[in-house]
This record gives sequence, C-alpha cells and structure tokens, in this order.
Amino acid sequence: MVKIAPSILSANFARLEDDIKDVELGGADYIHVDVMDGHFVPNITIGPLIVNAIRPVTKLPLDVHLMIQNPDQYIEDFAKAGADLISVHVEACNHLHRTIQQIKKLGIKTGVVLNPHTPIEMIQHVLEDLDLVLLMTVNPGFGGQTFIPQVLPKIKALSEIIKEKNLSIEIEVDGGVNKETAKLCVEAGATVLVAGSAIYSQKDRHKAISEIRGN
Ligand SMILES: O=C(CO)[C@H](O)[C@H](O)COP(=O)(O)O
Ligand SMILES: [Fe+2]
Repeated sequence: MVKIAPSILSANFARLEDDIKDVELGGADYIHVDVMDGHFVPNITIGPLIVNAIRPVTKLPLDVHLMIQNPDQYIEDFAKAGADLISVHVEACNHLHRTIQQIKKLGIKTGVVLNPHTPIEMIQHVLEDLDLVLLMTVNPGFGGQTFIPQVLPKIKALSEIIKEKNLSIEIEVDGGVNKETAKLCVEAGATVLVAGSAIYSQKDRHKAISEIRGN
C-alpha cells in the first residue's frame, strides 16, 4: 500500500501539535517537514528547534526535506532534533557522496531529492546508499502549487532502475499531489506521496488521506 506523508507546511503553525495528531489518527505514515532557508529556495520555514518540539507529539517517523544550501552544516542538528529520515537536494550538494555518508553515519535513513528538471542520471552512482529518492513534482519553495506532469516518466524510469538493480528504495513524490495526481504517481511507481494543501485544506483530513491513498 502506498504511504502518505502529510506536509506540515500547510498546517496551522499555531496548532501544530493538533494538526500532526490529526493526520496520525487519519492513517498517515510519515510527517513531512519542509525546511527552507531563503537561499536554495525563495522562502524561509523551520529549523531544528521546531523538529525538536514536534518530536514528542507523534510516533510517526519525521521525514525532513532539506531545501537549504550547504546541508552538510545542518544535518547533525536535524538528526539530533529527531529526524528519522533526512533528504538533501542533489542541486545543493557539491560532494553528494560525502553528504550521503554523513547522513548514514548518524544512523538515520538517507534520501536524495531531484528538482523537476534534474535528470535521474545525477544519482546513478549513489543509488546503492539510499533509502529513498524524492522526485519533486513542483519547483520547491511553496505549498499549493500545480503538479508538473512531465515528471511522471522520470518516476517510471527510476522505478524500473530500482527493480532492475533489485534495490529496496522508496520513491517519494512531492508537490501538487491530490487524489487525481496521486493515482498517476502510483501508476508510474511512486511508493510514498507527500501532500500538504490537499490534506490540510480539508476539514476531514482522514478522508483526504484515504482518498489520496486511493481507498
Ligand atoms: O517541498 C515542498 C515544497 O517545496 C512541499 O512538501 C510541497 O509543496 C507540499 O505542498 P503541496 O502538497 O501543497 O504541493
Ligand atoms: Fe517537501
């Protein structure tokens, strides 16, 4: 069954604990945490302090999506704050292999993210070291954007490579995922769906999660 990772970017930050517990009760598999630095992307969101604050309010793994320049400098802080999985953007890493080893050494799961225009060839030499590849289906920086369908063939191609190599890597998609686009992503091979606005804009978040999962 496809996993659902609600993005708290679209939650009410004044009621973060309630908004996290609500999606946990609704069957979410991860809590997706969007970290933006105002440099790699034109928006500023949250840091390790918030990750540390939300860690005790949920049993779900915290899936931390770093949209920051120089991620090496902050990886340890996010791991100590309670991240279970840290994903770094290929486009933000000068020495991707080194950054991946840094995350792995901390004993947490390791993910790499590709922007919509970045080809999967960029990660072919590090695939064996990854637990997850996150394919952006919007240009990162904001919630509530429109899904970019041109990424679908990339999801399919990555899924085929993973099968061919007999690897155990999750394919996560992020951006503009709703019940319609979720179906296309799952058909292409996505195994984890991030959804922010499509869950948190709804009064009944439990129903939204089920619908995105395709139930
Ligand atoms: O990484 C992100 C943006 O850069 C968010 O995770 C993503 O946009 C989720 O929001 P929505 O589902 O509303 O598109
Ligand atoms: Fe994200």
